[in-house]
Amino acid sequence: MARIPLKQLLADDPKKVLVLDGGQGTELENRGIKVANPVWSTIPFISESFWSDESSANRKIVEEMFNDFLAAGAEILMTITYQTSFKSVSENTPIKTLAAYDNLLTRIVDFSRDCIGEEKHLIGCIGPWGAHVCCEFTGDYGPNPENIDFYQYFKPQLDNFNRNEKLDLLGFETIPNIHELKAILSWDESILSKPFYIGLSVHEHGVLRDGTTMEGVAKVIKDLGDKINPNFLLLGINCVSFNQSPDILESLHRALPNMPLLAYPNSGEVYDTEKKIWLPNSDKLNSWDTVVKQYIGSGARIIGGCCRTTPKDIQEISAAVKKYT
Ligand code: MET
Ligand SMILES: [Zn+2]
Repeated sequence: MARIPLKQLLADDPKKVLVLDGGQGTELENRGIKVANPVWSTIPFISESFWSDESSANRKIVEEMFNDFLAAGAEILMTITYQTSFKSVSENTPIKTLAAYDNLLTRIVDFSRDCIGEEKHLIGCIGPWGAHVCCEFTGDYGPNPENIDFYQYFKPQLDNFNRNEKLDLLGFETIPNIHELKAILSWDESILSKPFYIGLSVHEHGVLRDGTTMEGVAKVIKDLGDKINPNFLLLGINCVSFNQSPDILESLHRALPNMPLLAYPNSGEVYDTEKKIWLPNSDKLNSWDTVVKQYIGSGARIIGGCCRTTPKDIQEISAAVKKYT
């Protein structure tokens, strides 16, 4: 059965809310893959044995993770390519040429599609520029962020993903800086030829990590008017604090009432960078049931989880989505 294009699916049924999968990098870590390295969750795909040995331990772990997210109710899933930019891969792994990089991405997308089957939608996940220097949670892109050549950074990954028919949507995730947002939104259909979304990295006080308000974000989009790329399908937030996420999404909704939104917060645990451990969310004010209900009230069309969320979280999200749609 052919998949309904997402743009059509969302337009045909204004009540439809899709359940996304959870935090893949941290879930692979939970399952024993050592992701602490410069290409993070890309690491299992770098070793040739992942591809040559169908019973390799890491391959089993990734397959089981996808299976568990599917069983939990995920309807749209992501490729594990957050830290798989050409720059990250070519500087930190034996994969050095554009041709070898292209082959890597194609293999990952083929494998992900095989894991989830033909009926579910697949997102080509693209981490922010900041991911390669670990500043997606500070938004500090140096003294001249307006001079960064974002297109050059993303181009090799976009060239592959744009032409890959196994992908239904491109997802720019955890975007913390207004100059990066402006750059992505300035690209027309020749650069972004597939439907795409942008997930913002937002501080718990409700501003983009670089300090831009949600009104400031909205202004960038409003100023583009009808020059906006028609492939820009959804805007939203990801890897933001669980507790604050409903308020943040609501403020985005107030600033852009007609924009379809998406939300996938982290678990609310906090990473202690010195001890290198996750500290519990001691202040978990809400349940997924309450959070999902508020997201839907604020115009969310895709809802899932980011870092440290597991198939159990996706199960709770899925139940809440069924209840409130
Ligand atoms: N999709 C990514 C992942 O969970 C998002 C990471 S946010 C730092 O692997
Ligand atoms: Zn995350």
